[in-house]
Amino acid sequence: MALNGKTAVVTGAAMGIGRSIAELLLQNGAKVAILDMNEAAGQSLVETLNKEHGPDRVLFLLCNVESGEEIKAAFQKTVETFGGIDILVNNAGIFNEIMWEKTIGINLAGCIRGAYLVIEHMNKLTGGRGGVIVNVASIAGIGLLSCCPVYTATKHGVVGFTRAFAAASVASGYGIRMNALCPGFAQTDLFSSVQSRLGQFSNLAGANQELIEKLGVLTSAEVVQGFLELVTDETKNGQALIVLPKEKKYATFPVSPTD
Ligand SMILES: NC(=O)C1=CN([C@@H]2O[C@H](COP(=O)(O)OP(=O)(O)OC[C@H]3O[C@@H](n4cnc5c(N)ncnc54)[C@H](O)[C@@H]3O)[C@@H](O)[C@H]2O)C=CC1
Ligand SMILES: CCCCCC(=O)/C=C/C=C\C/C=C\C/C=C\CCCC(=O)O
Repeated sequence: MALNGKTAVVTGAAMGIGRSIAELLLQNGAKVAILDMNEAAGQSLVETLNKEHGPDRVLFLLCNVESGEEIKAAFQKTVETFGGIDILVNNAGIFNEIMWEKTIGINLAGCIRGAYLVIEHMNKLTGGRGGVIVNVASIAGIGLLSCCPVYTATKHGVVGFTRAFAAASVASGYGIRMNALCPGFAQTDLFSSVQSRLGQFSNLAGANQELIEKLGVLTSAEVVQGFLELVTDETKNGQALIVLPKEKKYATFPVSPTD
């Protein structure tokens, strides 16, 4: 899939990894709707991007991914403005083991909500032109972070949802691919605020620090290396791309738990 002229929606794109994804899509010729609940950061980013890429290629929409109604309205506005949706990036996420139900509602349910609501705009069976969804998971969706069982559970959930949805879409003829991006630690606001949001297992902060030192920390720009392949390569479906400071690789899973 060539990106030039395509329309992408990126959730949680006012800052951090989502912002880097939005910028990369714009640099490659796509039109981008930035959805975020931080209005000030979102509006300010759009002003910057308008200057860099011209006034008609980027749109900010205030949207909390905890609300199906807000996501639905944002998708509708994107379709009215740009004529369709080809790419959805479910990136919005938080780290908060204290408010763990909210963490599930944004990281996992927010991703499912976005995917299920974009189907009506992409599904080839109902007149759509197909598309691709990328879910921003984490390597905590492949391995485990003992200091944050709930965050780990949400990211494992996102990877499992990605693999099952991809298979379901093929079996149903929807023409929608779905892949997961699984970065290691990245220097963003989420990463900087982890210490105060550990909750139940804050006693394990030291072990987490050791892992950070062992794995290293990515910049947002480094995280999105490899992202384009998940979007443009039509053979990639149900894949989880691991991104670490020194390597990028696709996760492998057992063919069957009973093998
Ligand atoms: N920073 C890291 O070390 C890693 C982050 N990730 C994942 O990457 C994604 C982005 O994280 P970062 O850029 O680090 O975070 P960030 O905190 O820098 O940015 C998150 C953005 O999402 C928005 N957001 C939060 N809740 C929202 C909601 N309910 N509705 C709409 N927008 C919302 C925020 O306003 C913000 O603009 C998350 O899913 C996170 O779990 C994955 C691996 C590593
Ligand atoms: C606690 C900060 C969370 C920041 C957000 C995030 O998703 C970062 C995750 C980064 C890495 C840790 C996740 C899982 C660890 C899995 C495997 C580690 C392998 C360790 C090894 O010995 O090789």
